Amino acid sequence: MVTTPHGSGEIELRNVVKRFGGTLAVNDVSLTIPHGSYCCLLGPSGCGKTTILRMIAGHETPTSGEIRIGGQNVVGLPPVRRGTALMFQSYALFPHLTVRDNVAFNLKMRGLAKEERYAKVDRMLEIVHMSAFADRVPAQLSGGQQQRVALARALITNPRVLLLDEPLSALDEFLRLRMRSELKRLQSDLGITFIHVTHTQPEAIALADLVVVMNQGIIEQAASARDVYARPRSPYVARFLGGQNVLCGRVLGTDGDFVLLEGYRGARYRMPLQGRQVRPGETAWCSIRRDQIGLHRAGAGEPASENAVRATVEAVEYQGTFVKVTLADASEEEFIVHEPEAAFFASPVSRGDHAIAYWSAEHVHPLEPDRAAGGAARQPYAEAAE
Ligand SMILES: Nc1ncnc2c1ncn2[C@@H]1O[C@H](COP(=O)(O)OP(=O)(O)OP(=O)(O)O)[C@@H](O)[C@H]1O
Repeated sequence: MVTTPHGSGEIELRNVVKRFGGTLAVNDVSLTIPHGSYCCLLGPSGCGKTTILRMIAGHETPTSGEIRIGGQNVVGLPPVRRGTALMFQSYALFPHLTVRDNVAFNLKMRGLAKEERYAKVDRMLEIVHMSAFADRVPAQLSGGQQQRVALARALITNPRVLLLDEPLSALDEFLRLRMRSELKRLQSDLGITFIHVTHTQPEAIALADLVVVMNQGIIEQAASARDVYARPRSPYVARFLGGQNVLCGRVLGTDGDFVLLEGYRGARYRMPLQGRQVRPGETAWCSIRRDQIGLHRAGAGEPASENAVRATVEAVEYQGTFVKVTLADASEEEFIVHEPEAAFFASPVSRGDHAIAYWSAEHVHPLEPDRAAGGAARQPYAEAAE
């Protein structure tokens, strides 16, 4: 660790709105990011992630709402007085300066004497494993090395919050995985708050203590990696995080702790009620993990009356430890089964084969409707519900 950062790096957004002319980029977002946590803002292009990052950094001003860092409202404060540092996607290194001078640049701007500057820079270059490259210029470095320099340059000002905009997107697959673990190591060594913008689900899952899933300027879910993956809040989150099949149906009624739904082509689904109130006729959503679905081969007879659908195999992809079987005609949307390798090869199926997909009601996860207006959750049963 170089020096102790100043103050708490807890970030709090309170009802933050950002408009660019007619575009509502951030729509009434409230969020608390605990001090010292690794937070990933995850979502597709245009959902408002970068705008949130830039507002925290002080490069954009919210149209309304408050941004607090360590309890202090920072709206109106210039970037240098916020205790944040922003690392750009492009790294933005000065091409004519050496690694050492690139990293020292901000300290020079702050008037630190040369000796003190270089002492701090050399310690920082050790932390990012770049001491051996101190006298090179950026053109003499690989993409991963340039990124380490950009990181060192951001961290040298001793921020309480490091803001990273798609930091791994310019790297090839091998380097991306390596730098991913480097970022995690740095964050836990330094103990400061990292906020990392990404549109890549595995990156967010691997890194974050807090994953914030965004859609059209709104937060769909903010929770631990395990929660957003295994317990998505809405159809949008389930689809975006992947690994799930999303089903939708019309509520027929309840049966003890379960809800009965009528779905695609009259299929019956049973899902846990989990304390929620449902009304007959309304549309309800649920998800089932791809690895919690069984597959009966052709000739297996009629599907069971609930949580089983007849389908046709559309594609088979070998994935090493499991086989990904894509089914057609199982539901309104993509329906995928991950079958363990041994089970699949004990009785393989191929494209065009008939099969029955089935699952247990205990593995059905109820979903809330999407928050974003006109979100991904279509309502095919809305008319029937009236
Ligand atoms: N300076 C600007 N002027 C006008 N519109 C803007 C400006 N910056 C962002 N927007 C708009 O605001 C919305 C959110 O943009 P933002 O860059 O925050 O999205 P993002 O989720 O970070 O996307 P990406 O992953 O592509 O960077 C988009 O519709 C974008 O076009």
